[in-house]
Amino acid sequence: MTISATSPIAFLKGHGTQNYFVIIPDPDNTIELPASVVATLCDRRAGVGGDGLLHVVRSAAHPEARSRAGEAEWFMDYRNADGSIAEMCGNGVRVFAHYLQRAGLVDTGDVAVATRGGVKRVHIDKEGDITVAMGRAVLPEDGVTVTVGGRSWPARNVNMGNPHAVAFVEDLDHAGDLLSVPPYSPSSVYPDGVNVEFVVDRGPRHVAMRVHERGSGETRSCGTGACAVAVAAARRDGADPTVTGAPVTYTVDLPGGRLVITEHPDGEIEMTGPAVIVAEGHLDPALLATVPS
Ligand SMILES: N[C@@H](CCC[C@H](N)C(=O)O)C(=O)O
Repeated sequence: MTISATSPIAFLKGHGTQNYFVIIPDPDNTIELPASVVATLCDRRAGVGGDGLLHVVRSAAHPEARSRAGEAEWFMDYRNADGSIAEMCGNGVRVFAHYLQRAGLVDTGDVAVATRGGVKRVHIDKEGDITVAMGRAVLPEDGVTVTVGGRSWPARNVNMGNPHAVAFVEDLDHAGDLLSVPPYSPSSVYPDGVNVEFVVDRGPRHVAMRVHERGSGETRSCGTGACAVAVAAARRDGADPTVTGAPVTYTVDLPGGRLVITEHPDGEIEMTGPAVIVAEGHLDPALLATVPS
């Protein structure tokens, strides 16, 4: 079935620290979501509005996740607002797990979610905060420079399953209102594009950031971005839990809220933050009937 079929299609809208998502439950993977349809749904004026879309599919029903079905019943088929595909979304996976639990599709407690960036284990605590085991960061040694509006900064290349360039700046306002378009970054290092974080210090192991998300523009939060920032800040500060054996925690403030990131001695990075469902309804088939696929 295409999403412009005649019967209404259920959707929800949710956010994690104001990184907001259209959620399309589709356990049997029967709904086609070409990039043009995703882009229309994510358009906040012409559609539902979102920084991305969470297509909720059983792993067994999706060719990219079938091999993971024994480990994780559900697959987060994540799309950016422009319809492009990304490996992982940290805020999205919290919202995804919250949706599964709210819908009664999983038990309370721990949930495994398959993503293109591997299976993520998610813990939902009684107060509602959600902790995700995000995996390990990879820090290639490339020297990267990012440029916005004629100013350039050196950046740290961090891969959290998806690519990031983390730049420490003097003032978050230096990028002005220019983060809706991709900052310049070297395509030789990032052939598939990159998420770019601008970071300032707020105190000991406490930073604040803005982000340009690949495929979505400037957003009010990025979970993988916050993890990349915490790891880059730790290395800058001379802290590496995989060497010292002591976990390191950073508080990361974003325009849409706060995330707490801990890197453990085995390299595993845990991210804790909220997840909220704000609405649910049905898409009007007429809305999308004219979207070219
Ligand atoms: N908002 C996300 C990241 C979504 C994917 C990203 N735009 C990409 O293309 O890699 C997060 O919370 O991690």
